[in-house]
Amino acid sequence: MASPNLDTVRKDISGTDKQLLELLAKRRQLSMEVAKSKLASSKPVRDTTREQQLLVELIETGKSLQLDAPYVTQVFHSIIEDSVLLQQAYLQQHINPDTIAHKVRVAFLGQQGSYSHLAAQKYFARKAEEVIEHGCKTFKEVIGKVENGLADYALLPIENTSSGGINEVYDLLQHTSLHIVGEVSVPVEHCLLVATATSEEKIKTIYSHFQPIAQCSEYLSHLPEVAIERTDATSHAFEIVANMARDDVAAIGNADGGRLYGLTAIRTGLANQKQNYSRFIVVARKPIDVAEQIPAKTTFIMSVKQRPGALVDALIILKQNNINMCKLESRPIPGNPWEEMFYVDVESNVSSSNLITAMEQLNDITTFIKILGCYPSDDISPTEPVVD
Ligand SMILES: C=C(O[C@@H]1C=C(C(=O)O)C=C[C@H]1O)C(=O)O
Repeated sequence: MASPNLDTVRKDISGTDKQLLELLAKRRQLSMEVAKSKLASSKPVRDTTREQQLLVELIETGKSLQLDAPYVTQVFHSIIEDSVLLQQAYLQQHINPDTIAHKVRVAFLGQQGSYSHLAAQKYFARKAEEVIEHGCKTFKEVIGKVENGLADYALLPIENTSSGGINEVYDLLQHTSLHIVGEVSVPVEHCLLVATATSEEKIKTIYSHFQPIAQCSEYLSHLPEVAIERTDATSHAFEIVANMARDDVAAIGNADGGRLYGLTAIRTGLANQKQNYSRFIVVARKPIDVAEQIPAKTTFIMSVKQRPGALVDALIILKQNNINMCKLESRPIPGNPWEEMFYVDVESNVSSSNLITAMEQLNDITTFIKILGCYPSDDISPTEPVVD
């Protein structure tokens, strides 16, 4: 039997891929129609019962086409996530018409390829056609760009699953007039990146930002002879290693980011936690409204009286109003030794009646309270199909 002609088969694959893209674009259009109907009916964007039915049907159909269930599930989780995010973006633009912009100016730490840059690309993918990037050297500069009107949004990392809360950002939030308008989580896959052919044993100096160094502390503890040099951002480390072009220096950062500087990964998975994620917040000069049909989060800061049980009393108010707290951080208040500012994230919309009541009650028992923002929750956890 004659073997298939490679060029012919590749042509067929390219044609099939184009059809897949056309179908994905058509599905997006249908999803937008659903969004319009939900806007009129006020139904929630997410319908996990419908998603479950859909996945069960798709797995059945997949089987008859020799497509295995994990593959079908993985592909459709990604398609449904896109559809939900698209609908959310549509409803958000509808209730915040002044945020609709063709071009947005975004400030973040580092340059192309930094984790903040990747987070900015992910966050604005469905929200703006063009992102004008303002790479900065410090978090202070990132915030300053928006405060001074030189950028519309700033992206700031707030926590990481390996190294915890990012104190510098929490402290800056205490004093800024900006508001949190969004959040985005990105997988942070740290790699050892080099400019020339070399091996891990030859590396004498590693360049990276303070955060990846902290998140890879276990890996680095096995390399006591290697000098660690801190840089302003991972993209800065890529630049240094690319310019040196030596076989005894390496950078730690994201493989895709490093590739932009001509670097290759010689080792992957360096973070202490296998599931290494960073959550970024997006801040702007004006607060936004969050549509009722979208799961919202609200972040506020408060300080409480110095007396036994003062924090417990505050948290009980959240419980009594049936509000779920998903994060609590404390940071020192500059100038007031041993006093703490608490950062609280709740799964609730700031305009919901229970959060309005809770805020009024908290106002009476706290010494300071300020809402930093209400924004759509980034958590689109995949729906699992129920298989009998
Ligand atoms: C498209 C819809 O909205 C959301 C997205 C879905 C999808 O892309 O298939 C399914 C259910 C909803 O979570 C819908 O409600 O039908």
